[in-house]
Amino acid sequence: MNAIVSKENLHIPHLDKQPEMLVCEELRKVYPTPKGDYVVLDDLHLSIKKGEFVSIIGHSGCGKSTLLTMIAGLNNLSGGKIQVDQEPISGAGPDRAVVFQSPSLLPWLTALQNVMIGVKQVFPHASKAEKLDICKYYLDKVGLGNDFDKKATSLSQGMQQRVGIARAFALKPKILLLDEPFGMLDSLTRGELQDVLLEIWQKEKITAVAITHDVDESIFLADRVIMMTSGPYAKIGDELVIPFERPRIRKEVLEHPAYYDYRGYLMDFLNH
Ligand SMILES: Nc1ncnc2c1ncn2[C@@H]1O[C@H](COP(=O)(O)OP(=O)(O)OP(=O)(O)O)[C@@H](O)[C@H]1O
Repeated sequence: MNAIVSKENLHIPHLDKQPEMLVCEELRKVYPTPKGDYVVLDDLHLSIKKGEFVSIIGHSGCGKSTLLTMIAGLNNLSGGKIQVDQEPISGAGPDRAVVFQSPSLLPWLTALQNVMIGVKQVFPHASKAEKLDICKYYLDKVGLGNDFDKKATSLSQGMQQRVGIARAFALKPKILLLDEPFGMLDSLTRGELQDVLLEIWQKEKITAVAITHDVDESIFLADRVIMMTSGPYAKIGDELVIPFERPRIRKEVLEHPAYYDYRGYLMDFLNH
């Protein structure tokens, strides 16, 4: 194993003093199927610090989305527990905002109205002007400063996902959960949105967990890449700290002497 990716390097100095924001212990998920119970996750442990950005990679069908939806409170646990900010979760809540691959905006509403729906729920006591400010601030941050009043149907897929990102950040969650958020986008748009996401994340210092199939994306985004074993009975197989400085500039990341060591390590995991 290359020294850069040895287990001794598994701590992240700037997060050392941060508390745990997300803790999953002995997680288990069983789906009943006509052929009997299918154990997707078993005895899965995961702990993520406040302000950390973690990517999760693993083979298709290993249970990544299952894990993410369990953390989101959208999928029941069959065993184990999940704590957010030291409290056990019970169902979904605005402390965990999710960005899915498809943003599923309400087509008859504008970009701003789509963001406003959640903001109204989470900040019911804020004035109308304050709520508008929150929506506009995040839409502006994702590059839609001139598109507040465009109907969702008139937005490109990339623009719709920008709204999805603004909508999630506008809830001011403790944890941002991203399930293949850029999976449906062309590579140029994908790169642009990775930059947008990191820029806002850097500013908000929020804890983030992103599932991705793209090894390069997992490295570019994360402080730590979690590798899941293939199912059934999937768990965390390995992890890799990505110590590149932030804010990250794509060209510098790609030219970093350690980049291909990290990439090779992750590819090796996926290929075995
Ligand atoms: N509701 C369900 N009932 C039965 N089996 C399910 C259900 N949801 C998911 N599965 C199965 O559980 C396994 C894990 O699915 P999941 O979507 O979590 O994997 P994934 O790693 O996110 O896959 P992908 O990378 O392809 O999105 C798969 O074999 C899937 O077919």
